[in-house]
Amino acid sequence: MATAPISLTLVKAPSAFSVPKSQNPSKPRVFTLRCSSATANAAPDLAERPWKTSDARLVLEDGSIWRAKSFGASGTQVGEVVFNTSLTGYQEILTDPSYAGQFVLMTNPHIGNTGVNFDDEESRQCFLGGLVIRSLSISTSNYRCAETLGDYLAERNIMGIYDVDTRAITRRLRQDGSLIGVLSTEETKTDEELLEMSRSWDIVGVDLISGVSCKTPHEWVDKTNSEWEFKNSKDGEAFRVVAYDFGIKHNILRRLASYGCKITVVPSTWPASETLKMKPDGVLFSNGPGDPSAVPYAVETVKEILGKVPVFGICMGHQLLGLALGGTTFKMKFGHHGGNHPVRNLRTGHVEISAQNHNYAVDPTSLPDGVEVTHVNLNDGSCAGLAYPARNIMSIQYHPEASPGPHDSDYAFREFIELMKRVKVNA
Ligand SMILES: NC(=O)CC[C@H](N)C(=O)O
Repeated sequence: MATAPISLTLVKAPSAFSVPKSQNPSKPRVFTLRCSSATANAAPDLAERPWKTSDARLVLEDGSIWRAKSFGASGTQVGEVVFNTSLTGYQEILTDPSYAGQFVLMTNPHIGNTGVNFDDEESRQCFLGGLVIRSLSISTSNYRCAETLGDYLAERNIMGIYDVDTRAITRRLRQDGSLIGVLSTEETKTDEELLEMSRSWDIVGVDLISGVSCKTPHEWVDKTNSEWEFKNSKDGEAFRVVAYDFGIKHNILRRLASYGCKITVVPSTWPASETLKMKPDGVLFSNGPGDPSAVPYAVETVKEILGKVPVFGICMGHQLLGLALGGTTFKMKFGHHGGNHPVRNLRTGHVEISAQNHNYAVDPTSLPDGVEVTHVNLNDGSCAGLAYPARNIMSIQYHPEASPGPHDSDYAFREFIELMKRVKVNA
């Protein structure tokens, strides 16, 4: 039977912006992207429709309910919803361990068109809570493609939803701040139950690092391929680096290896004394999920290492350094997630476009004298980099390894090499 042409009708979307989070309406409100028949008397029998109908809900803690279609795994999952403004690179985003406990909503509406491949994994598994997208590509085409995004998520037991108004949700997150949500494909659960679940869960103060870190130390040798050589000068000398895995992205390790480092990756709980016994030329504190103030054991480790060998902190590593130096961190309204964040390097005056993924930031006014703010995020003026030259410390709040994202900040790895070299020469 021929199917009637359809038109997309946005239902109630404008009013979606007018319910502030603070009102917490007790009565859930439903928003949906509805397919309606263009010719009133030619609506096909529901059972014969060739397209999938809504079978999932995203219930946000502010009482809004977003009807959607599911792909990947089914079930019920709670998490914090954050929006990511990268145009592509969804596989690297899905495998970035820093997204543990979060649902990633992609603002780019068209996702899945290049499938997934064997090369773009940034960690051993997907740790995020789920994926929220506007439109799931109906075809997959790329020379590296090994399988579809839907199959990939299903195999890894990760929930995804599509045909949801990602623009309306993003505007809500921008206006009201990050929101906890529950994704569910279970019809037996009522809206009220899911709302209650979202309101009784929190991500603040939770140690998410221990769930993503490796369990035993291991050597890392894999490098990035020749396309990644950006004419950054390199030494023939190999520096020994201990890399703390708070949820480390593989491309951080690949870039360090490409710069000639001999790397030992250690778990988040690896004692500082053991690290110092290994006599490294430098220590890297990696990115990682969640609230930096919820992992005091990691701050203690950082404190014990500071000043003894050169250190480089990336994202969570930068935040832990800020805390170890006596500063404080705070939760941002909706954080920075995407591959298009302008950062000014205050030492050179250059602006770099950076890849970012964080919800917390270091308060620069809380830091002791001698600590220098080296980078500033130009979107909101937040602290994006620190240095404490007297103690051979450098850190950035964003991602020099990109993956996905622009490569402007790759020079940070070279600066770490130069720092290790200076200290070694003067030892
Ligand atoms: N990418 C990261 O290391 C994230 C750091 C921290 N979990 C935050 O959200 O701010």
